[in-house]
Amino acid sequence: MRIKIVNLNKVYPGGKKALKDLNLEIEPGMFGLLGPNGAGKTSLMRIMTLLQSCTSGTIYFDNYDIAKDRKAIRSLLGYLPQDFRFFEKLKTWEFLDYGAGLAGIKGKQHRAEVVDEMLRKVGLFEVRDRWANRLSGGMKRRLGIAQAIIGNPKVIIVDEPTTGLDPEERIRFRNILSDISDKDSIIILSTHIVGDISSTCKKLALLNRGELKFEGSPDEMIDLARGKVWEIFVTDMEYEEIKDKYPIISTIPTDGGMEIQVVADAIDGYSHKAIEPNLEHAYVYYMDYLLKDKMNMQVEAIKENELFK
Ligand SMILES: Nc1ncnc2c1ncn2[C@@H]1O[C@H](COP(=O)(O)OP(=O)(O)OP(=O)(O)O)[C@@H](O)[C@H]1O
Repeated sequence: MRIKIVNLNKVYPGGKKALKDLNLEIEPGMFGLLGPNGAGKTSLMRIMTLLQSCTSGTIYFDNYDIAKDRKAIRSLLGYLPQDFRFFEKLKTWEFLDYGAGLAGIKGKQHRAEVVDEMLRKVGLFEVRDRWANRLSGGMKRRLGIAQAIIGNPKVIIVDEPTTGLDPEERIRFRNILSDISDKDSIIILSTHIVGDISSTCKKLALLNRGELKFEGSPDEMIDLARGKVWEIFVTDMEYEEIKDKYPIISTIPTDGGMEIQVVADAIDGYSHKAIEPNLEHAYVYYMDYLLKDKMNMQVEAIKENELFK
C-alpha cells in the first residue's frame, strides 16, 4: 500500500485555507503527522477518510482515487477520530461487535471470536461486559483503536490519540499501534505530541498553517537542530532577560540559579554549551525558525508597501 497526496487544497466556506497545495507520499509503516493546533491535520485526516471533500487536488491509495473509488477506499480504511464517541447503552464487547459488523466480518460465531481476540489484544477482555461509556479515558481510547483496526484495514488513521492520557496509558497505546503495524499496512498518527512520534514513527511530515514544512525521518529532523540546542546556566536575574530572547524548552532550578535548555542559532554571552538534540528540541527549533521566517516575510511586505507609498 502506498498513499500519494497530489496538489491537495482545502478552502472552507468563508475563505479559510486549511491545506495549501499539499504533496506527500506515504509508504508502509508508521507515519507521523505533526503540527501545532490549526495546522490542518484534522482536515487532512477527514479528507483521507472520505468524511469531507477537498477543494482541489486528490489522494491515491495505490491506484484508487478518492474522487472516484470511494467504495474501494472505504473498505481499506480504519479510523479513530479525535472526538471518538460511544453509543449509549452498549457493552464493551457489543460495541466492538457492532464495529466488526461494519468492517464486514460475517457470521455470529466467527465475529465473536474475532471480537474476543481483539479485546485481549487491547487489554479489555476483563471488562468486556462493562458499559462502554463507563470505561476509563484510556480504556475508551483503546476500544477506539480496537474498532479502527478490527478487520485488518490496510490504512489506519489515528487523530490525536494520546491527548489527555496518563503516561502509562500513552505507552500502552503506542505499543498497541507498534504491534499491529505490518509490512504492507500504513498507520498514520496525527499529533502535536512529539513524544508519540519519536518512539514509533519511521517517517514524519510537519504541517504548519496548511503547508508541508518538513518531510523525512525523525533522525533527519533532529539533524536540523544539531548545534542549535544549548544548555545555559543563568542567575535568576539573567533568566528574566533570557526568557524573552530564546525559546526555552526546559528549566531546572539549581544552586544559585537555573539550568535551562533553549534553541537558537547561536548564544551571545552567558555560560553555555551545545547539547545533543532530541526530536522535541528539533520541533521547537523548527517552529521557531518558521515563525521567524514568517516575521521576516511580514517585515519585507511592510517594506515593499512603504516603497509604493
Ligand atoms: N469547518 C470549518 N470551517 C472553517 N474553518 C475550519 C473548519 N474546520 C477547520 N477550520 C480551520 O482550518 C484550519 C485547520 O484546522 P484543522 O482542524 O484541520 O487543524 P489541526 O491541525 O487538526 O488542529 P487541531 O489540532 O487544533 O485540531 C484552522 O485554522 C481551523 O480553524
